[in-house]
Amino acid sequence: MSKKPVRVAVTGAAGQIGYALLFRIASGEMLGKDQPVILQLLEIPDEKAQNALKGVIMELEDCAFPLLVGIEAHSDPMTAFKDTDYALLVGARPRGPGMERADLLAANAQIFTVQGKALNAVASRNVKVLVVGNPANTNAYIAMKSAPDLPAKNFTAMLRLDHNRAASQIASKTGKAVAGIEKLAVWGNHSPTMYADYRFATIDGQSVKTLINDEAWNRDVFLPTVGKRGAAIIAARGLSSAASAANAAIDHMRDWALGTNGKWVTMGIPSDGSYGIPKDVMFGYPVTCEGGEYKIVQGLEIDAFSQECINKTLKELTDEQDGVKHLL
Ligand SMILES: NC(=O)C1=CN([C@@H]2O[C@H](COP(=O)(O)OP(=O)(O)OC[C@H]3O[C@@H](n4cnc5c(N)ncnc54)[C@H](O)[C@@H]3O)[C@@H](O)[C@H]2O)C=CC1
Ligand SMILES: O=C([O-])CC(=O)C(=O)O
Repeated sequence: MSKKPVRVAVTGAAGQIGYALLFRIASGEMLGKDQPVILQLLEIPDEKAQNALKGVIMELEDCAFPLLVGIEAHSDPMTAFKDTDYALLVGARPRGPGMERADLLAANAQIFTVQGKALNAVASRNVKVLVVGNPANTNAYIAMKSAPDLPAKNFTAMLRLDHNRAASQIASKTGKAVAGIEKLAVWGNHSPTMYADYRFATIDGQSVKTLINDEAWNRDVFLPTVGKRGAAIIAARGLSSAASAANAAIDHMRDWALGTNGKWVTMGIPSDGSYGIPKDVMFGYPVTCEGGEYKIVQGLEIDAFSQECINKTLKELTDEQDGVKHLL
């Protein structure tokens, strides 16, 4: 018997990431090749954006995806999020050259109060929310705080791009295949302060730390390369990363919905106090997923260098949170 369709809302649907994301959701790469989907697409109420959205919808139709059983275009989150089971909040201004993600806070924060309230009012009570729009952690925090009737744990931020970037750098440093990497963690904010931590990681069962055995590379090459990768892409392309961001969004939602079989992945989630992070801070943690729920990997030893990195990224997040207090 075929499964009941689920509703997937995507904001910023006519943007760069939207264009790299929607076709993969519709083909079943996010929720499984047996899961029909209805796309509920939101763009701003602007003629150009709505026209662009129409064009994207025409292309989706022209793919004749067997799993795509409905497509809706919206300009109001109150209709776009109606009964939605999954919400990917991508729509926001991207940064340009010379900007930090925190510079986007003033421009984008308001979007997430409005959308958090709309999710609170009309979405499925089990909606799984992923915030991609930057600054992703704080926008997710705003959306969560604006939706008091939904469980806080349903709101997450995208750290998966940092996780995938870290995995790729480790694979190239060790000369091994990226698929063999397990137990990688990225702590904190989706920003250059994130702490990509390979102390526990293995590749084909061997310790990554032992294989690399180079603390200076970790500190002076690996962490800055992963942390500044977004800026390097903007410098090279003149536009912020889109296909890799869409890919990370697919990975994040797929793993959350379908499980990781014990494998660690990184998600930005509201802290439950684990590892001394104050409750509700939207923080990147290593997690495993099963039965539609994520669980923080517990009991990891935090050494002095790691604690210093975690404190730095936490301070940035609490400063961002302070900066949006007036909106909540
Ligand atoms: N968390 C992460 O790892 C990453 C996050 N990003 C962020 O994702 C966001 C989107 O990036 P792109 O797709 O490249 O930007 P884009 O400018 O190509 O597309 C954004 C789209 O969102 C729409 N939009 C703006 N406000 C909206 C609202 N209130 N409701 C619905 N739609 C709205 C715009 O009209 C536009 O079509 C940016 O904030 C960017 O910084 C990008 C890469 C990685
Ligand atoms: O850097 C940006 O502004 C876009 C982004 O978040 C990333 O590529 O990590």
